[in-house]
Amino acid sequence: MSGSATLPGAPEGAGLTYDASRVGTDARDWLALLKPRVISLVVFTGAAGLAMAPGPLNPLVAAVSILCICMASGAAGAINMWYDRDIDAVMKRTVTRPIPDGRIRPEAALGYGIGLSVASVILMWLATNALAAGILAFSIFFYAVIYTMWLKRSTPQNIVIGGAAGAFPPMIGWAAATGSMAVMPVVMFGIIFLWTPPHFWSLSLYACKDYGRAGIPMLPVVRGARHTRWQILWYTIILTAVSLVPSFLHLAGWLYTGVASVLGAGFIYCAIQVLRDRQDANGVSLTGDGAARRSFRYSLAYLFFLFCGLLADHAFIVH
Ligand code: HEM
Ligand SMILES: CC(C)=CCC/C(C)=C/CC/C(C)=C/COP(=O)(O)OP(=O)(O)O
Repeated sequence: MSGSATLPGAPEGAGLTYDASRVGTDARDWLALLKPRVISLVVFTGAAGLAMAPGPLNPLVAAVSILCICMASGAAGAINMWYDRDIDAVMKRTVTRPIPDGRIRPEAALGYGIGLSVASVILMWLATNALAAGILAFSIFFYAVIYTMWLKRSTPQNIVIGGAAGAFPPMIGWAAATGSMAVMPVVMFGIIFLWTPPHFWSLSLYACKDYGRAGIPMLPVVRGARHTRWQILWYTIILTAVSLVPSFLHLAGWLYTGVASVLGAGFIYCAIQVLRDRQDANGVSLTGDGAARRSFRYSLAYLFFLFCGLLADHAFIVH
């Protein structure tokens, strides 16, 4: 039996046809709604917050906290995919996602996202404390509502502000372990917050046509590629400076200082390569945006290894 549905607000031609006997039956589609590859790094930064916290860590509490961060960020991703189904249907990068491809019904994805959100916050509250559960709930709200429903479609500063959503996990981890807040997790928040613009703008340089077609005011669409390239460099320089704050505050030792300096220098080098890419008069790459792709990939490795450096320093170096 087949059914047909057109998404509310969808661009013309984005009507969906469902095969009712198969829709929602593939577990891989439900997993894809959670943006699992993005979650892996989000959860790692949350786990880093837990591990950096002082005092003995109950392994069960740690495991449940990580599970809750995983559920919450996946849930926020599912709500994001539900809301963005109209624009996902017109972008090459996202058109094969389960909702625009008609493999999962929008309302089922929304129910799934809300259900997982509520379950993650309640479980976090029961297993740890109200502070951790409160920040977790706020992160979901920030990503699903403030970023996705408001900022993403209304301002080119969308990810500068919206990036806060993805920066909370270290604070959530720390709060889950201690029930309180401190300077270290706030600095970790600041690092992810400043990392998000060069991370995303590198991608947006080579996904610019997609965003333009979908009418999303991402920076290269609104201010042009050349301006975006400069912004990537400035944010990367500020990020590198802020990544050294733990060293200046004596919260980290020589190992972290060395790792942060080398990684930061590498990121600045990538940003300079993005700036020097051969471009036309509008700053559009004449070389296929290889430098931007490398910078995006480097951003992922940067955050992972920076936090590895922090953890190793915390574990092995006497401060
Ligand atoms: C508002 C902030 C952010 C925006 C707008 C953003 C945007 C994006 C986009 C558009 C992609 C490509 C995804 C795809 O093609 O499916 C991506 C990939 C990725 N992002 Fe972000 N991101 C943000 C924050 C974060 C944060 C906080 C993390 C982790 C700490 C993160 C980790 C990743 C990872 C691991 C990938 C690669 C996924 C893959 O290999 O498919 N992002 N990001
Ligand atoms: C604990 C908690 C709730 C954390 C939230 C972490 C989180 C999911 C951060 C945002 C990551 C991300 C992929 C943003 C892209 O959204 P987009 O809509 O701009 O990208 P798209 O075009 O690929 O959908």
